Amino acid sequence: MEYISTRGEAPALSFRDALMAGLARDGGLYVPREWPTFSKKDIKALRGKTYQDVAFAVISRFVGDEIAADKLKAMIDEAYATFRHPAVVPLVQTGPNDFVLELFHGTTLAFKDVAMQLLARLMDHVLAERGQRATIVGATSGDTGGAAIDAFAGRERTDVFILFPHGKVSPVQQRQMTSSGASNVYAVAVKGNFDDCQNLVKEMFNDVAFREKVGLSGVNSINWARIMAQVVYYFTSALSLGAPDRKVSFTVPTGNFGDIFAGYVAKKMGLPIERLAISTNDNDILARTLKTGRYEMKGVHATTSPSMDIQISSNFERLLFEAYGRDAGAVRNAMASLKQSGSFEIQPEALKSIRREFRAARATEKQVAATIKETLAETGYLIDPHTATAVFAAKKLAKPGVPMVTLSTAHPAKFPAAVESACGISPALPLWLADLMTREERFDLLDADLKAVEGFIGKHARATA
Ligand SMILES: Cc1ncc(COP(=O)(O)O)c(C=O)c1O
Ligand SMILES: N[C@@H](CCOP(=O)(O)O)C(=O)O
Repeated sequence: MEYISTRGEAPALSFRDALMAGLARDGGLYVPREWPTFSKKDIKALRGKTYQDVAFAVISRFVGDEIAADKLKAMIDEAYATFRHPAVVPLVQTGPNDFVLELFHGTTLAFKDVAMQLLARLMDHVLAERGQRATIVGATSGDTGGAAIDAFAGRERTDVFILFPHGKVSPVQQRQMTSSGASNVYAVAVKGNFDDCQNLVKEMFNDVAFREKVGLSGVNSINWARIMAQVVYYFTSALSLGAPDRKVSFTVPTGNFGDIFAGYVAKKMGLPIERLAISTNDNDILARTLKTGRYEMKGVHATTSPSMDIQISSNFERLLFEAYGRDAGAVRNAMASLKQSGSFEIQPEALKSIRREFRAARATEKQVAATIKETLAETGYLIDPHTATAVFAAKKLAKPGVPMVTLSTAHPAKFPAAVESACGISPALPLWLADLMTREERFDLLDADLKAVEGFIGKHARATA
């Protein structure tokens, strides 16, 4: 399988090289040259299989023969053995046709663990094979950082630098990032918001000399392998609801567009998905874009779902590439306009094709709180604010008669203050994390300045690229 850049000006790469590259050298994102497909018969053959077996069936289509099957299987088994639920991502029924897909049973209580635990093992494998080290950088609005730090802490071939917006993540999220105690981990609080952190990461990738000097690699969903691993749970949940004989819809709390793009990929691969619904919080750039055809940044608001406080939704670029019939020139123009003016227009045909695949709804802060309260009262089920945006949107966007799976992307105990203020219950951390908030913190505070961040990383990174 070959991977090509959405901007068309970087060399095509193998799976292993795309995995280690993260962002393409032209600033674009890698996607497979063609989508692997599953026939109805192939999908039926996955019925009754474990999460790990389905993961192998899906992921091996993207990896090809670049990693031996027994090695890939072993990495998948190890990655999902870290989850605290035997089903890995259990599906819970909350209404006649309403389901919640619990993606938070991993080590850091958010859906990021699903991809990150595998990504760390895949990268380790490739680095060991090549006898190299890498410097991993990531930007986080709260969850990616904790998951990356947990997955990479103590690994011999990587140093990990996670940039998070100072004062804008929940106390639990911050402590997960700052208390690992691992000597290869650096949690960096940036004086800015998530978009500043993400821009710094992208600028580091575009600084070729720096990129090469430190052997830069990325773990945000700009890295194709993150999306690949997230495709799996669309398959497992749809299979448990009768796929491929029955269509299923999904609602996804959306920020960087990685998770819902994985659903789009599952559909491209042949999974019969009826609707893909985007939910946003007050940072509703995606909902506005679908409505108006204009992607327009308007500044970030702090909300009770901080992980979705994002304006530059990186993976939307992958969708644009598809919507424009893989015209990399059109993507380059859109991205240049975004950089220059903070906005771009989507051409009518591309917009039509996006609207065919996606719907979107925004949940205001009031609606998020009310949804947490109502869901608890009506079903006895406690949800976190990110999931609440999706439960709210699912009610608006479900197609009657079609099962709606709402992705629950974080455990409510990651956001106890918001949950308590909405419904009066302060969710406790699981026992195995009970001492988290008393663990010692270590982090550095830096300006949102490329030179400052590169200087810090350059001083600590031990890569040999
Ligand atoms: C809890 C939670 N929900 C939803 C999202 C949004 O997911 P994505 O960025 O893949 O759209 C994030 C962050 O990415 C998150 O941490
Ligand atoms: N919400 C994310 C933001 C980064 O998203 P990613 O999926 O691109 O890593 C977070 O929690 O950090």
